[in-house]
Amino acid sequence: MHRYKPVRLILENGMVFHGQSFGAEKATSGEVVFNTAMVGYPESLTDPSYEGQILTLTYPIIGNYGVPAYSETDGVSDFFESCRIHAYGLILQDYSDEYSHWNAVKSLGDWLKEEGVPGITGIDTRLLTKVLREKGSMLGKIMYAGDDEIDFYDPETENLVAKVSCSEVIEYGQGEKKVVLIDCGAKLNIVRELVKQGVRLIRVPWDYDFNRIDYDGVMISNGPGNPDHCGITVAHIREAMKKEKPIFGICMGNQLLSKAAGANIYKLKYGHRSHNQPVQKVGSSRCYITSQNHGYAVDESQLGAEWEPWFVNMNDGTNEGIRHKTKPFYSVQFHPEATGGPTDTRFFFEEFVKMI
Ligand SMILES: NC(=O)CC[C@H](N)C(=O)O
Repeated sequence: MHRYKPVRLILENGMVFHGQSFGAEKATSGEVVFNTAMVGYPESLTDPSYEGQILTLTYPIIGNYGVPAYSETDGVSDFFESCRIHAYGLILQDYSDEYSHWNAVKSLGDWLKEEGVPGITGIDTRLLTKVLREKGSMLGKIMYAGDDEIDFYDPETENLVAKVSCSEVIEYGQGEKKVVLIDCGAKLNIVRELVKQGVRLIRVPWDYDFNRIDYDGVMISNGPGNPDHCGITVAHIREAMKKEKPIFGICMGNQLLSKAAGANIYKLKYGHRSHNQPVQKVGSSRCYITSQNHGYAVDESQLGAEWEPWFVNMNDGTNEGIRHKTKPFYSVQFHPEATGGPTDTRFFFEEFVKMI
């Protein structure tokens, strides 16, 4: 049995949770959010959309299948959603240092230490989650005894997309159809899924003027933080809409396409982060179980007249996607690329590429 150093999670409302440190011993701060998925910590931690956030996993036993080695195929990581951990900290109830999995080479604690990310175990994550559900997502800080006091860091104040997007154009695949991927912090499974469909993918920085590329379709990725920081991307999407070539957006991509379509974005009380979010296709009784990770939502009342809601969340009625009534522009708030989570809506990639 390991002995871990005591560490505290301090919430903005003054609540203090005492736990033990199993990751890097480094004070940090960010927005505290919770995800109710049972598995998928390697994927969630490396999902760039968690930049600036301290992630609480409500499933109690975490770490028991370890962490894979870093490997790549054609320039794309095989098992992670980006090349580093983006979450600023990890909060667990019961960390398993012992692990067993065919693909594991290290423990979750060792990986967090390598990447300089703190991890806390022994927290009453049920209580923490109840507090976040009642009061809404809150800022928090992780501090060790003897640490100098640090300020609460609010990720809202920064353009996190600029921090996590690629800095230059990167190409993948060799197909005839050319798809631009606007990288707002793209999960790599979007790249894998599109390359699998046989397209030539051109991944561009979030603020790149991609309209000068002669493309066949545009994919707008997921990404961290408040979408209102991405005015330049919205302007480029509006420009792209004039060409009438297919545009598809995922999560942040749904928010940016919706902004280009006239809608506003608002912050949800505590967001949707899980692998079992039910979404209904508007105008049908069809429900899909989806993987989600977002804190903001589209206010569809402001959508332009030529647009319509496409999916709706069956838990709280919030918007889960929009589409243009006549042109091939559409987007979803959930994650068809999954990783982690259900792959039920993976067919969207096939349909998007067929449409091009
Ligand atoms: N996964 C995402 O793309 C998240 C989008 C946005 N940052 C939100 O939290 O709503």
